[in-house]
Amino acid sequence: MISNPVLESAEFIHNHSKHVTIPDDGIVHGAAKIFEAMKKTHYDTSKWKEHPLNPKECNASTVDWIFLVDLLNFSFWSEIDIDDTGVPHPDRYRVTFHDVGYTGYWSMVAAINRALEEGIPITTPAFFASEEHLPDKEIERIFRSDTKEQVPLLQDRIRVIREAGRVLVEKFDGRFANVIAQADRSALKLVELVTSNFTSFKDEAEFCGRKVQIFKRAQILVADIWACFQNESYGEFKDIDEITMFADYRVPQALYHFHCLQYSPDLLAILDRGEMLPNGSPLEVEIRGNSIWAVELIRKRILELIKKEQEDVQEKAEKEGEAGEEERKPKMMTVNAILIDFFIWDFAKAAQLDLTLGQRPVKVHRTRSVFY
Ligand SMILES: Nc1nc2c(c(CN[C@H]3C=C[C@H](O)[C@@H]3O)cn2[C@@H]2O[C@H](COP(=O)(O)O)[C@@H](O)[C@H]2O)c(=O)[nH]1
Repeated sequence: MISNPVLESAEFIHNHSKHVTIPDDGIVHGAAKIFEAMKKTHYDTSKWKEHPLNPKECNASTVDWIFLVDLLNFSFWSEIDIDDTGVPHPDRYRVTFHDVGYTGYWSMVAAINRALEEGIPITTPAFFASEEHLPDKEIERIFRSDTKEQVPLLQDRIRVIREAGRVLVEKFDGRFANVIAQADRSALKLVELVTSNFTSFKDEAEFCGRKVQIFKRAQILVADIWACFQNESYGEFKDIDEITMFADYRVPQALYHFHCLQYSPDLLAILDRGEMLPNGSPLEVEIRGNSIWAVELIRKRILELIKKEQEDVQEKAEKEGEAGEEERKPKMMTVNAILIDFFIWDFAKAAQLDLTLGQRPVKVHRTRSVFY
């Protein structure tokens, strides 16, 4: 059994944090609210395909699509849109696809879908590895903006595209499906294969004298494949529940809103001023590690709520006596850190105005990094 370095790191970070804490009452109330909302919306892996920009077909080329999207799934916050209320500043980086203007994470996905519709095989590793077939200038054109703000970290995006393409061609016969095959249906093994073969996924830091693993993009890559294929085919994993929340800059903002994270006055002042936090700095690691640990505590709390609910149904049925064995077994809802994370992220995007200007306003932390 492979141990999960990310969960161990998150607990270590939590136990050594000075500016970020996790209020117990916040977890109890936050878990109840999130659990109720997930039940009401029947939040499960089928939601993944509902996003207009996510593929509806799930096959080998979808695996390549997900790999490229999660290879580039980092750093979309805008230097121009400092209020970040969710009502985009007109000048912030934006990509229009099928007459809809997308900003943030979805702008990158829209640019990839636009290129595919223009007949550019941008998700094919042998193609995006090659400067001859795909010059840097062409990558720049693919991620062109409707506005004067360019996509953040464009040169880094070009660099990670080349590195990933080259590794896939040289070591995995040009297909990410071959990396999945080597993982033998283990999500943790796949995270380990990705972070050890592709440096841009090796998202770790030095904290209080030891190395800590966060692995945000490697884990969301596995999670998106699992969600798209609904635990079948390329997406079948026997240990998927070992995957943790993805430590980005949007979910911590929502966790603070749910009172599941508490920040020191100094940290709040830094966030309010929009000060940059360097990737790997103690404050940034405390935010990311405690976000992972808070979702772990929420997950455990929700599993307790599910168990309690089942016991109540069981007791009621026994009292009434008429329900047969089948009726008594309530529909078991899958809850893991992935679905809790996806739910919180979707909630954060829908409620962004409230998160930035509501009762407990807090801005996202501003770190430029290829890791998230
Ligand atoms: N923790 C977590 N972080 C996530 C996602 C996603 C997109 N996943 C959805 C897509 C398909 C599935 O349905 C998922 O719901 C993007 N990000 C991160 O957010 C940031 C972008 O924020 P903004 O600038 O506001 O767009 C950036 O760090 C990006 O890496 C997630 O799900 N969880």
